[in-house]
Order: sequence, then C-alpha cells, then structure tokens
Amino acid sequence: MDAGNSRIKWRVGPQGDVHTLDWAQAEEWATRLMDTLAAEGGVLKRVVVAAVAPPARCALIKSQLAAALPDVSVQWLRSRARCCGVRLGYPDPGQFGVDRFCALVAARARHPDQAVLVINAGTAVTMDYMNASGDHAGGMIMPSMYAMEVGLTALAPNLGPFFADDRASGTGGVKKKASKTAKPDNSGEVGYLAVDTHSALVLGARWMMAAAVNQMAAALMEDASTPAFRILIGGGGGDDLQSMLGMPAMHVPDLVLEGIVLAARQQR
Ligand SMILES: Nc1ncnc2c1ncn2[C@@H]1O[C@H](COP(=O)(O)OP(=O)(O)O)[C@@H](O)[C@H]1O
Ligand SMILES: CC(C)(COP(=O)(O)O)[C@@H](O)C(=O)NCCC(=O)O
Repeated sequence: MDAGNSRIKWRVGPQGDVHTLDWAQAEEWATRLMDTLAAEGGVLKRVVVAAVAPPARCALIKSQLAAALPDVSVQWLRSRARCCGVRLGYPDPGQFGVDRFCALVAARARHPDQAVLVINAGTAVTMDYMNASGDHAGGMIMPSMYAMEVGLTALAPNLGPFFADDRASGTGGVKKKASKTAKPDNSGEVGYLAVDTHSALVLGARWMMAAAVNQMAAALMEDASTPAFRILIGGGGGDDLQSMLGMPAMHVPDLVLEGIVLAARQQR
C-alpha cells in the first residue's frame, strides 16, 4: 500500500489490479480492501505500507487494519541507506520519502546496469538521479501543478480553482482543461499566451512544470558527473508530465507499488 499525500493506492500481490482512494474517502478504505480480497481471492498474510501521509492519516489506516484484519501483520517500510542495490545519497535516510525510496528500488530492479532519473509525479513532483552502480546522487522536490493551484489560490482567492474541478470529476487532474488551453486550435502546438483568467492560470502552471523538469533533465545530461540515463516517471500525474517532457521517458504509473514489494522482501 502506498499512502501518499493525495491518495491511497494498493494492490493484492505483485500483479494484482491497482486500486486508488482519495483521503476524503479514507474511512471506506478497509471495506474497499475487503472487497478487493473477495474479488481477487487469496489469503492475506501481510500488509506492507509505504506512507508519507501525515501521522493522523497513518493512524486511521492502522486502526482500520487492526479492526478489519486483526490477524494480519502490518509492516511500515522505512527508507534505508542500502537496499536492493540502491545506495541512498541522503546522509540521513530517515529524511528521505519512503515513496521516493521505493521508486528508486523499482527503477534499479528494472534497469540494474543503467543510470536512471526517477520522476514521481504525485502531490509533489520529485526527481532523483541514480547512477549505473546504484548510487543515488540526490534529487529535488517541487510542487505539482495541483499544489501550485492550492498555494496560489490560498494567497489570491479571487482567482478561483483552476484544476480542482477536473480532479473532482476524475479526469486525472489537469489534462482535460489544459489541453483546451494548450491546444486552442487543435494543432498540437502548445500555446504561449492566454486571454482569459482560467487559461492563463492553467498555462502558467503547465509552463512552470514543463520548464522545470526539462531544464533539470537537460542540466543533468550536460553534467559529466551524471552520465547518460534513462528517465522513468511514476505517480498519478505521470501521464500528463510525460506529455510535457521533451525527451524520451518511460511512464510506469505504479513504480512505488512495484518497489514496495521488492523492499518489503529485504526489510522483512
Ligand atoms: N482522481 C484523482 N485524484 C487526485 N489526484 C489525481 C487524480 N487523478 C490524477 N491525479 C493526479 O495525480 C496526482 C496525485 O498522484 P498520486 O501519485 O496519487 O499522489 P500522492 O502519492 O501524493 O498521493 C495529483 O496531483 C493529480 O495531478
Ligand atoms: C516529497 C514527498 C512529500 C512526496 O510525496 P507525495 O507527492 O508522493 O505525496 C515525500 O516523498 C516526502 O514527504 N518526502 C520527505 C522529504 C524528502 O524526501 O526529502
């Protein structure tokens, strides 16, 4: 289970279907898990959680699990200095988000002899570079486009929400509205200038995101200390982010869940 800041994601076994739930519906989580078990079969022995969500939300998960599945063991993963061929760059691994850690573990397993740039597009967008030997050189954390909206509209409330209604309608965040704005003539060209508030806000957030990820990736490519790398993109906003990246990247939506399975085997 991947307990992020926006959503809970889980699957039963390494190949099960991926299920997601917004925190607003978190009270239903154990019921949904029981439904998953009933539909997919098998006997649940252990739940492994990678959580970056705040303590109150983790406590909610914990109490639901204790009530619904009292005999099942629960393992809360932590970022480790070394795991599954990954050597973490942070001197204090406890600071490093366990979701980023699991994504690195998954990337290493997918490409054991290659350098990778791992981008996680969740509530925050993180970018982490790991060389071909599994040494994580470090990374960065920036707000997702949705977080930009929340931050800007908190400070300038008259602007109103610009992505939130898309999220609520389950269209995957920004794509629908952004494409209306970014491709006004359906030519596929990204627009530069908007002439209404909503479009200006969407365009601004998209340009900030696109400029940041492209410039960061380009800077790494030019840096002799970070030799040629593959780019892997995970997280709920990964599809959209991939469309903004001006270089080849593989979209692996469930990179964190993949890494959880591998890290759990080693941290048991
Ligand atoms: N139904 C949805 N609810 C929330 N976010 C969504 C949804 N669909 C796509 N997204 C996008 O995915 C991001 C959240 O991705 P996710 O990987 O679940 O984040 P986290 O790990 O932080 O919980 C949001 O910022 C948004 O851009
Ligand atoms: C950066 C994050 C907030 C990203 O979380 P997410 O967007 O997946 O909810 C999370 O990885 C985290 O809390 N990290 C701790 C700080 C760090 O990694 O340096």
